[in-house]
Amino acid sequence: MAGQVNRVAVDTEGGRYDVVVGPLAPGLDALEALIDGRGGRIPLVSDELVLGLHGGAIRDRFDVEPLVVPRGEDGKTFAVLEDLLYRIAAIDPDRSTPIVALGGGAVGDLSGLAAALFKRGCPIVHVPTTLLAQSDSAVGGKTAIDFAGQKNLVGTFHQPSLVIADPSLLATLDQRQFRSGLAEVIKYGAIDDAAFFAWCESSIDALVAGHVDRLTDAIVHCVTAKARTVAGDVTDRSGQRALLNFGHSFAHAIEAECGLGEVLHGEAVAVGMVLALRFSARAGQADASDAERMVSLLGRAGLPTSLAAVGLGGRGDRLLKHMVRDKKNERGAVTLVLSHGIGRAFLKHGITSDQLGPFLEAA
Ligand SMILES: NC(=O)c1ccc[n+]([C@@H]2O[C@H](COP(=O)([O-])OP(=O)(O)OC[C@H]3O[C@@H](n4cnc5c(N)ncnc54)[C@H](O)[C@@H]3O)[C@@H](O)[C@H]2O)c1
Ligand SMILES: O=C(O)C(=O)C[C@@H](O)[C@H](O)[C@H](O)COP(=O)(O)O
Ligand SMILES: [Zn+2]
Repeated sequence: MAGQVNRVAVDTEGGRYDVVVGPLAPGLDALEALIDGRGGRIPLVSDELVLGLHGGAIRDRFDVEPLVVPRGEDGKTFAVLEDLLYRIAAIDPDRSTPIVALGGGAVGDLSGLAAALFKRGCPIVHVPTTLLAQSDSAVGGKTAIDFAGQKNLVGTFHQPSLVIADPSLLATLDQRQFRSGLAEVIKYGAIDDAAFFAWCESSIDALVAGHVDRLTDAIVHCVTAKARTVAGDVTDRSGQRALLNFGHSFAHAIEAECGLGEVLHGEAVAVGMVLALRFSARAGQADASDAERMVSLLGRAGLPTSLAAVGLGGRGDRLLKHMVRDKKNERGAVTLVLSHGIGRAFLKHGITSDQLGPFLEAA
């Protein structure tokens, strides 16, 4: 509920951290407790827009040094990472001083990687400001930059010490970015929670309208689901965490083919989830109606649902060259998250280019 503080505990190999969902002030109290009187300036990584809009509450209360990085995917590069590390080194925080990341998933992924590397690992605190980051990316400890034209090719697992998610910050987000986040929210229903998918269907108009109570409920639900999934497979090895990649093999290929940053991550995930359900139906694993149900919900969320809608109409064949390089792949074959229907995703290894290629060409 809006106005109420929700705390979700995330258990990992390195210990437990809290995701505080609700008004900013209690989250900042938790940050103060974490800092525990440590002297020295705290690096605050953000982009210019977000720092201007939402940096005030943190700057007023803490001794921070703002470190501005480029907006969006442009910030997830080696050059930006190197420059950021130089600027953190100039502040010279000690190893127990947290770096604070204020922004969307791109700022979070970049800052998390910088924190993992600096002095071989210092704490990272995420203050996510997009729906996507509050419901998904700030939790779970995946950090990354893009490399060699591939999404998230270089990164680490580095769990945050604290996540502070205030849904009221989403009011300043532009519609396209906001809707992009809805794709990852809907993903949590598609993976293993048909009841949550149905809740999304009945709540989508309120979510699109930015109703803070409903957004808070959605974020708490997604974070709780992510915490549960990540806890059993923190470093993405057993196949459990891989389910969070539903739609992502297609999505990352779409992002790479269109030019990283051109199509938003959530937009690509939306198309990717439809393709995953259609491929599942073609493989006899799901009913065709599940893909149509997904198309309908994503459409109501204002998200693209076809390759044509992201400028790749008739170009599905080009996605294969990216998909054969996906990080989940093994033994020269493609691994995909497929589905037996809404809420019933599963991991499938050993998919050949002969199976995937004709599907993509026809998509
Ligand atoms: N680590 C993970 O588990 C994980 C999960 C999902 C996605 N990701 C990554 O996250 C990135 C996408 O993140 P994103 O969707 O948050 O977008 P983003 O971080 O790429 O960009 C967000 C944009 O919105 C602006 N913005 C942010 N908050 C705002 C606010 N409150 N008001 C106004 N403008 C605001 C920013 O200036 C920026 O231009 C991708 O790189 C994706 O790969 C990572
Ligand atoms: O946390 C995870 O695990 C996820 O897969 C969440 C995804 O939404 C996210 O886009 C993640 O960054 C993808 O990771 P990658 O390993 O496929 O690069
Ligand atoms: Zn994602």
